[in-house]
Amino acid sequence: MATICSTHCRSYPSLQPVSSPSSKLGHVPQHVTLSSSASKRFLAAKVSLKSQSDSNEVAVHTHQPQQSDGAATAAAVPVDIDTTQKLLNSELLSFTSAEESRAEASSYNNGNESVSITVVGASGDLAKKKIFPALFALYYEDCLPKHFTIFGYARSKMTDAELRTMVSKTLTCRIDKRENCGEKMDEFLKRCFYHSGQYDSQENFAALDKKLKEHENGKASNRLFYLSIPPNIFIDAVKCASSSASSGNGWTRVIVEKPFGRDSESSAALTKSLKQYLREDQIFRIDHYLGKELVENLSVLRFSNLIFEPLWSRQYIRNVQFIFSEDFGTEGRGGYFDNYGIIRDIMQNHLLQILALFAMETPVSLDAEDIRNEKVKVLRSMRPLELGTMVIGQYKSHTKGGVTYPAYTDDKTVPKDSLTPTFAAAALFIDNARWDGVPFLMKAGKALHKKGAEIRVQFRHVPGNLYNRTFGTDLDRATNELVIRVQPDEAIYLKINNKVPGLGMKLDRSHLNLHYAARYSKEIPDAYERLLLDAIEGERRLFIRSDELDAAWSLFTPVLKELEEKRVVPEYYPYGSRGPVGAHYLAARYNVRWGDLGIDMDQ
Ligand SMILES: NC(=O)C1=CN([C@@H]2O[C@H](COP(=O)(O)OP(=O)(O)OC[C@H]3O[C@@H](n4cnc5c(N)ncnc54)[C@H](OP(=O)(O)O)[C@@H]3O)[C@@H](O)[C@H]2O)C=CC1
Ligand SMILES: O=C1O[C@H](COP(=O)(O)O)[C@@H](O)[C@H](O)[C@H]1O
Repeated sequence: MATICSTHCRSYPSLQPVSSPSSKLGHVPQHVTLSSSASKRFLAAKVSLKSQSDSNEVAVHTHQPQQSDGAATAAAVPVDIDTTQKLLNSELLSFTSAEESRAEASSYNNGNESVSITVVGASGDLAKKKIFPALFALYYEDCLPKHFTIFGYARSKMTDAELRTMVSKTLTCRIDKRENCGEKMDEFLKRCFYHSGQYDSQENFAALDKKLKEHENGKASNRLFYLSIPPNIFIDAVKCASSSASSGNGWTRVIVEKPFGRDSESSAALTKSLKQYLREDQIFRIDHYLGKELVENLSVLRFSNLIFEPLWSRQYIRNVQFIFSEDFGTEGRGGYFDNYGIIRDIMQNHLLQILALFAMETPVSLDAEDIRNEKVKVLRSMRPLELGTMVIGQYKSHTKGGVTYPAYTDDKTVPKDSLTPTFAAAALFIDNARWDGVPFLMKAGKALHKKGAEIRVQFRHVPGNLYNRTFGTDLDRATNELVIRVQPDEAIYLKINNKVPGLGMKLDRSHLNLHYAARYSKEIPDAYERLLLDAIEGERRLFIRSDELDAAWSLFTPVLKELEEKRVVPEYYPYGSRGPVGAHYLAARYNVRWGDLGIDMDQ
């Protein structure tokens, strides 16, 4: 039976044994403290990694709430390691931030409730490329509720069979379970339907409602609408969906795709219009970078390892870099892109969201509101960007190896005189006690030499370093650097100095390396899978709250206006290059050298 949110498809913060090829039972934590109350949020499920050599037994401590004197009572109960393995995999250790959603999720499987997912704009690029494949992956992993139906909605005329054919072309299977993929795909496609309609037609949405009801078959209905359409028709669709096709006896949620406006004013107007038809808790503003595995891991890395948090401040960190790079241009999306540009497309949302997660104070809990409260504080402590601390660029045509790559303005949907930046670099500052004076550098560009996204944390020089002479003059090369490679080939590595083995004293740069492909055999889920599952479960942690959005726009709106009003000419860089030289000068002003995507690992 399909179960939503079973531990294999969803792991909220829980200490899970690693299913890496090299992982053996004997290597799992051998001293475990379990909470006696699994129903409490983020209860102190503490797992101590104390090894008991040669023992097939672990001590499980039921951790009681603290007594008034602050002492916790703990009773050690020996259990065998198989039991512990099961416990490690069970809900007991899963101190979830989504307790209520889980209760809600389990009710989907008792047979009385249904979930209908309507992809509005089903004929479009995002739906085909990301949404349907993510839904299939969730189905494949048994993560969708028992009674679910998927509807595609768009103006294009299509039959159910045609939608299925279209969708089937984009589906892929998980690498480790290919055997029954075809079967699963057929089962999945049978649950997909299509309804053609206008985005502003109450009548067409009412007809959709009728079809949804037939599929819900008298069960309590929960409805998720994914707005995969251009922003100018968001409000029409929300209005019609909410008044003619929302659930009468369950929840109705709407996932809204970016862009959430183009500046503070248009974003506020969009929020205001959305709130005419929806409550804030029904709106799921998606930023798919928040669903990426390594972005999710950022908080785990920082808050569950003693070694990082004490270093996470201006005292030890010299600068932080957020780098996004694509090795292709705006091919096919020039029409959309020209109205937004790279600053709105990537920096104001994806990179800024990662920055806020990176820099926030420890939240009270992993609850969505607690995390979003901390993120918004970071955003509100930041200085708005200024033209003087930015560089913008646009790619130009370039011929290499007999192939001519187009300029941005060669795109037929882009005006010939467009000044829209396809590259930008900026220095940002957080004026709070933790980060005062630390440059947070962002760089984002299309049509560059490589594809990748990384966070780089460069630490300060070791004061009075005894080995300075051995490093030569370039001390920067010898400082520690933590690299979180978000994509591709996910990895987290720390650059350290060590001695080359031998009788002499020669120093070497090495990496303490968590390379995901080597460590985990399981394929990393696509960001859209995580986010769709969260929306179904009502988990809001990875979606943007309206005050976060306001704060984010306040930082970028003044400089965006200035760029447009002054018609600032971008620095042109060849397609496939490393981007404008200006970005290096900008970094140099803060004594920073940009990290080179992927290069460290190749060394
Ligand atoms: N594609 C991507 O990689 C990403 C997209 N996004 C966002 O997701 C949303 C969807 O993106 P994407 O799929 O690329 O968009 P598309 O341009 O492919 O549009 C989706 C569908 O909307 C309908 N549509 C398009 N233009 C109009 C129009 N002017 N008036 C009415 N209907 C229209 C079309 O369906 P029909 O004609 O059948 O009604 C189309 O198939 C957008 O908000 C985009 O910004 C966000 C991140 C990445
Ligand atoms: O939101 C967007 O993201 C994509 C890049 O996403 P990724 O997951 O493939 O890294 C970008 O190409 C697009 O311009 C932007 O709108």
